[in-house]
Amino acid sequence: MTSTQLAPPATPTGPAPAVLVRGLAKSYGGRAVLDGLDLEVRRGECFALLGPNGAGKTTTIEVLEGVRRRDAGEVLVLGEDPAVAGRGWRARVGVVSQGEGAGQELSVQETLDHFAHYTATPRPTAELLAAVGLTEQAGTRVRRLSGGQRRRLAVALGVQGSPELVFLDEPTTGMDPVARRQFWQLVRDLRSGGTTVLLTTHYLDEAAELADRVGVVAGGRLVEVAPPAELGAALRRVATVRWREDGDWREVRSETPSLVLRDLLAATRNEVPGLSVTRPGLEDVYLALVGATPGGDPR
Ligand SMILES: Nc1ncnc2c1ncn2[C@@H]1O[C@H](COP(=O)(O)OP(=O)(O)OP(=O)(O)O)[C@@H](O)[C@H]1O
Repeated sequence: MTSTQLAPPATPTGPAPAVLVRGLAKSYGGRAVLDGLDLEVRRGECFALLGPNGAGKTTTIEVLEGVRRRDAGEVLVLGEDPAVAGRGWRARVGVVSQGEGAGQELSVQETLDHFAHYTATPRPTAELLAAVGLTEQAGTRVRRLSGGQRRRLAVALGVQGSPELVFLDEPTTGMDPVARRQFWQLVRDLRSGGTTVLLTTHYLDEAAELADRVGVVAGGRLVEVAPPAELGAALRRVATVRWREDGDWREVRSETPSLVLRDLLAATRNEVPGLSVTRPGLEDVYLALVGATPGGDPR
């Protein structure tokens, strides 16, 4: 592993980034998963990592958490190299991983109280229970919780020490739609309280809803970073004009759809059957960025 040589954080434009990664590389059994990944997460932002299964999102997060060794690259998290950072650093970082927690026989409240002993300044258990919507389950044994409720408990444990930075690895997997929205509010509350959030998700609506910026991981690198509405700006410029003509669908892609419409209306002189003008949404852009073919035509 290379030593960390990144310049200390200060930048002329603002505070040091919460996460700074340059050239991160990681292989498993000779197979490269990360191959020169660069990433910067600003203080106070919510950043979402997107990418297909196996793209290396969890590996990246684990390196940043200091629980996975990297092969190469420079990494600073809250100004320190997680591979060598000590307990003081660890207390500033919250982790919500994909794995199941231990202590299945303890109740939810007992679990939170137990882990509070390992936290310098734990948030009050009642406050945490309310924040993650588990107040009614306070006395329930962990093994009796549903999958979504376990995720909420994991989130409560991750933010128990009021960390400056929270890693959330696929936090809402297994949650029902109501729980997901409650969780989104929790993330918004964290962020508005000044916590930096780095999350991975497969839900594009979640990324669009929560993230200030999203980064797409593909081919071992971050292939694009942008606010959700601006991701794939070049792709979004091209609109598709579609209509029916002599019983068949016709389609024209253009950066100037108004001109296409003008010609079409002049030629038809009537209502154009089935006329629509669409631009790619986040899902289309994402699929193009990761090199996948969009699914069947829903129209
Ligand atoms: N400990 C390990 N040993 C060997 N291979 C591993 C190990 N951990 C992960 N991998 C492999 O590395 C690749 C990246 O895995 P990773 O979990 O980082 O991807 P991901 O983007 O988080 O995927 P997902 O979206 O499915 O959670 C996968 O092919 C995975 O099988």
